[in-house]
Amino acid sequence: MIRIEGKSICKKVTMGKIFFLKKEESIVRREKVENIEKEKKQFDASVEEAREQLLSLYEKAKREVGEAEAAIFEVHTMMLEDQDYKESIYSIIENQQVCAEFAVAETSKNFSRMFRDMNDDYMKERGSDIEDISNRIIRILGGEKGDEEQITEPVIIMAKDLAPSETVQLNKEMLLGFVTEKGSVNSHTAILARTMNIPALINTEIREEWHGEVAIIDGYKGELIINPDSERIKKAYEQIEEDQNKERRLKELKGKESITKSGRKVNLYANIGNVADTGKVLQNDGEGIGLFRSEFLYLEAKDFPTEEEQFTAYKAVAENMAGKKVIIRTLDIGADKQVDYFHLEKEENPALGYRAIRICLKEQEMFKTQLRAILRASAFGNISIMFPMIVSVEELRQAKELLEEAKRELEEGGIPFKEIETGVMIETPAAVIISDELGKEADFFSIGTNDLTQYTLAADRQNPMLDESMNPRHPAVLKMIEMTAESAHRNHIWVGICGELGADIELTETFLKYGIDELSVSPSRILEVREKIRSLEY
Ligand SMILES: C=C(OP(=O)(O)O)C(=O)O
Repeated sequence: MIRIEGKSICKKVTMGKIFFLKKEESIVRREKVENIEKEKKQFDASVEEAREQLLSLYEKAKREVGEAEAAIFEVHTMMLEDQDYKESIYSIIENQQVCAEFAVAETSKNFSRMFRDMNDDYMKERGSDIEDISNRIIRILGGEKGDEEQITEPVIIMAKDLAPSETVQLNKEMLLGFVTEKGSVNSHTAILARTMNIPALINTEIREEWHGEVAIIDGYKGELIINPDSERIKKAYEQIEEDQNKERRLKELKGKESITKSGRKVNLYANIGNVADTGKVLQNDGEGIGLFRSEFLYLEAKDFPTEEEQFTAYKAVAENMAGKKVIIRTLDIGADKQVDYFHLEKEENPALGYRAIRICLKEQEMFKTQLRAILRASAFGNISIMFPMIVSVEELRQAKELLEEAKRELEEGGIPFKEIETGVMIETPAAVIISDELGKEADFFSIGTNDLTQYTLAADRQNPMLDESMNPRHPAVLKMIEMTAESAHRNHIWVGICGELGADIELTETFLKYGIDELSVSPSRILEVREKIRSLEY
């Protein structure tokens, strides 16, 4: 039995086999072949198998994250059928008398270089698609399966690091938990683990030799136990049972109000990153969606999602929530949420850099595409919008002006939409200090305590060395929340918290004292927070 410490993301216990996720590319050797026809036939067969894999990936993605996000697998299928691609591979096999794997790898290199040299962002991105499909074919030819495709039972994923985009693509049904060497407790990967309600450890030693070993993640103690002895297995089962009992107890609160003993009502909403998450919100009886991190639509895609694709996603969320409030935060890309096709320059201090509303106010056509999609979806439910990373009244005015332009464009096209509430995310000290002025021009405030903590305490939320300093309970952060609530109420608008701190039940009473009207938390935390609210006299 080996015991290793890590930083826990979610207080739960799980037990299962480790699956070590390698992310290196496979090495392809240049092997001479005699039988050219056999090699070509093998290539044809691998294309067939790749087509089947892509079809099932398309179905899975459609089920889990929606049609728009699944479309990329259709694009890959079309690329597989491209005649030039096939002819290039055939010709390398014939002329150089080499194995199919090598011919595919060479063609992939040539074609992706050609795409990347093109003077068109869309075409440049096709370079990665070519590499993607070629790697799939090479794996099939070599008899290997893709890392993820090898997972046939629920496992604990072990990896050096997981980017937010990789985490969203993991098959949730096969995921018991994950362990990574890197990461910080405030990163978006950690937030995703909490949304999915799965035990996860970061900053933990990992070893490939542990692949296949049985392990326990103890999210209470922040421990990974490899090859646990019978005593630890017994304890793990007991804790898993206790966790299940707690879940059962909390389930009794479904359908009940989030109201204190003395009758103070709090709107208890949930944070989501994609359409599929609305299922978790409804399962946990969320009263609305307080934060739809719309940038995850961009993270999951291989290219800018179109207005139609975004509209489909926002409409689906609005319809699933059947008239309950859905607050969509406009694109908050940058910092740890990087997307290749944005081609953002590498920055020294990305959290203090070109991100969120700053990008949107520069890339106005891209921003208006999103605004039109949100407005169009508003006709199908109860949608509000909020802008991230606002530091001045001018920024808010510019964003609202672009929203008005988007409305005019829709009106001209005779496309219906509703008038929607427009809110500001309060996540910088600047926004707190000018919250009285912002409050005159916004319909609500939503406090993003994750960023507010990082900017107030000058502590990078991505830096694991600063996990201790990144203390959202710091008196300066609490004071910022109180100031924001006072400004909101002076301006007769409502105020909520959508950062992770909103789920800290040790602070629920304090938030009520400050006058917080809404708490938006990970779907898995809704019932726990409701239990706390209902236990308070306040
Ligand atoms: C909700 C927030 O936004 P995100 O964590 O997505 O940056 C926050 O900063 O508190």
